Amino acid sequence: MYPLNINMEGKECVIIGGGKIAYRKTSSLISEGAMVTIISPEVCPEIENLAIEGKIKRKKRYPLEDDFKNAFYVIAATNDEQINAEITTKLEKTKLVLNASSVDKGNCHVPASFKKGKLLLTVSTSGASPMLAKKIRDQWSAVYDDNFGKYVDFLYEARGKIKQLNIPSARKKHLLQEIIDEKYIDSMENRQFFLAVLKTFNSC
Ligand SMILES: C[C@@]1(CC(=O)O)C2=NC(=C\c3[nH]c(c(CCC(=O)O)c3CC(=O)O)Cc3[nH]c(c(CC(=O)O)c3CCC(=O)O)/C=C3\N/C(=C\2)[C@@H](CCC(=O)O)[C@]3(C)CC(=O)O)/[C@H]1CCC(=O)O
Ligand SMILES: NC(=O)c1ccc[n+]([C@@H]2O[C@H](COP(=O)([O-])OP(=O)(O)OC[C@H]3O[C@@H](n4cnc5c(N)ncnc54)[C@H](O)[C@@H]3O)[C@@H](O)[C@H]2O)c1
Repeated sequence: MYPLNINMEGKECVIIGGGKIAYRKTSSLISEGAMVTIISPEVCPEIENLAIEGKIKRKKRYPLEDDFKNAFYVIAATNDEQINAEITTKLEKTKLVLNASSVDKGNCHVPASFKKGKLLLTVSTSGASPMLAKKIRDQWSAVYDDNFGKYVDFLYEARGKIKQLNIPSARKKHLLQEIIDEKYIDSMENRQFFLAVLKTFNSC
């Protein structure tokens, strides 16, 4: 498996099945701005609510071939393994396809993930134990706290400024190395001091 972070903003996602797994996958997709359509003769109340609120489209029927035409990403999440396998086999050469009932089918998996500002941590066990992935993610979320999120924001700001400096690239690399030193994680004063020193660079 090749790890890849994908921008889902505005992407057409089709989910077949309307149970709790379809709902979990839908929630994370809509929070990333994806356009989700759920196709299932029956859907759980949570999905029904999302449809009523206009956050997703819902087709209360079995899927038809045409439903997949414009899809960027398809999730087969019915409770019928054979149906999930049929959908997967038909589409996996042309689209991103996740088969929720079989780790060996489809062409992608969703890792457990954790976001803090620009920091995105993901962990996958390749289906060995989704629960372990979740446990590791929860352990990380205790370590990478709000302060760490702010530290990553500092790195973003500092890196942008360093890239624009009119200095040799070896010197830029040295500065990029400098800011990943522990002392910037622990102290906001050190971060501010570094940014203040950077300002003096082009004027020297
Ligand atoms: C990380 C997470 C992300 C997410 O779903 O967003 C995720 N599963 C989560 C939870 C979870 N899944 C399952 C349980 C019950 C315990 C158990 O069975 O172990 C729990 C625990 C719970 O729900 O608490 C059961 C399960 N999962 C899969 C199968 C099918 C199979 O194994 O073949 C079955 C058996 C179904 C059955 O037999 O009925 C398959 C997949 N699940 C994956 C991801 C991918 C592999 C990622 C990896 O291994 O690292 C993969 C391959 C495909 C995919 O779905 O992407 C999410 C964490 C939620 C969170 O972050 O809060
Ligand atoms: N990937 C994961 O993380 C994970 C975790 C747990 C379970 N699962 C698997 O995901 C699948 C779904 O689990 P669930 O708990 O959401 O099931 P569920 O029983 O809650 O929901 C199944 C849904 O599929 C719909 N459905 C059934 N046949 C259909 C068809 N032919 N076309 C369209 N919709 C159809 C039903 O109406 C229902 O809405 C199961 O195979 C389960 O083993 C995956």
